Amino acid sequence: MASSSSLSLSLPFQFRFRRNNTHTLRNFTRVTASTTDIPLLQVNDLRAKIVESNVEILRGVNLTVNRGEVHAIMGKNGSGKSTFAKVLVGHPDYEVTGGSVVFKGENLLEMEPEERALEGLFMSFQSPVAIPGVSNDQFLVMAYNARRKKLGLPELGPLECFSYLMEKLQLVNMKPDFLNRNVNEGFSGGERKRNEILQLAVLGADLAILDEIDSGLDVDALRDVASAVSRILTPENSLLMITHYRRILDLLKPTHVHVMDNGKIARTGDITMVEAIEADGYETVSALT
Ligand SMILES: Nc1ncnc2c1ncn2[C@@H]1O[C@H](COP(=O)(O)OP(=O)(O)OP(=O)(O)O)[C@@H](O)[C@H]1O
Repeated sequence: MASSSSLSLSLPFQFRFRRNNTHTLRNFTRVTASTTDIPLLQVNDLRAKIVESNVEILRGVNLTVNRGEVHAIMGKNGSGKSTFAKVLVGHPDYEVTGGSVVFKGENLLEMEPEERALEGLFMSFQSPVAIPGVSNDQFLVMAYNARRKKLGLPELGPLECFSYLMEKLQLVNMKPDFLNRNVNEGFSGGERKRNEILQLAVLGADLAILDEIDSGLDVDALRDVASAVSRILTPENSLLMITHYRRILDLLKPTHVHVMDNGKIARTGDITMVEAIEADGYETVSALT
């Protein structure tokens, strides 16, 4: 069993809850006219550098995400896509040097990483980390109940939690054994990706950021992951996915496709822009106005 301090260290980036779609978490939704009338996420001229080296990576990102939208960010290797996602969740490797990010009407940049998660920002990382000594079910139950506690709801007992987790396991087509195994320990690359979506399904999110969730997935796993994500999506939450591949876009049908280049969103279009990217490459597409 991990100590509480080692567990809490991993929590800010693992703890990403928020209300949801099909189960009790539906009660967490407090959508009002005022929250639906404003963008879910509004990023203006966001600039950020790497703390250690002072190198600026984000050079003025602008992005608006409304509830119910599915956004895809594509772009050359090293263009800043993952950095953007990590800055949004408050990763300590980066320092924001300019611009603003408003999430659900609040200044996201003033929140600690864990608060961002509690507010409903979920991120799955390209390479999800293992948490030795903590089983998947312990982790999920703790996170789920912490979320309920934050919202003033009673904790679920073991039996209720078990049936809730089983329902979510089925959604991502994972075997119950995965609940007893330590978080991501010994998981294959594809199993880690599925496990990320299991966390999303259990915890819910207003905005889910999936960084290359499709990389390393076989065709069946990709279909399972896309199917689970599409069932988690509702008109009241949103998805921001980073990908290099068209196949997940065909399954999740983004409403907006962005090309990131040199730390900025250089171009925005719809799914048809992907054909131009495949035919002409990022540089040509980024240069078009
Ligand atoms: N913590 C860090 N330390 C050093 N360099 C970093 C760090 N984070 C990002 N970078 C650098 O910033 C640039 C952007 O990286 P980032 O991971 O955001 O790119 P990306 O667009 O997601 O690329 P890919 O498509 O290859 O995943 C790269 O040159 C990368 O090496």
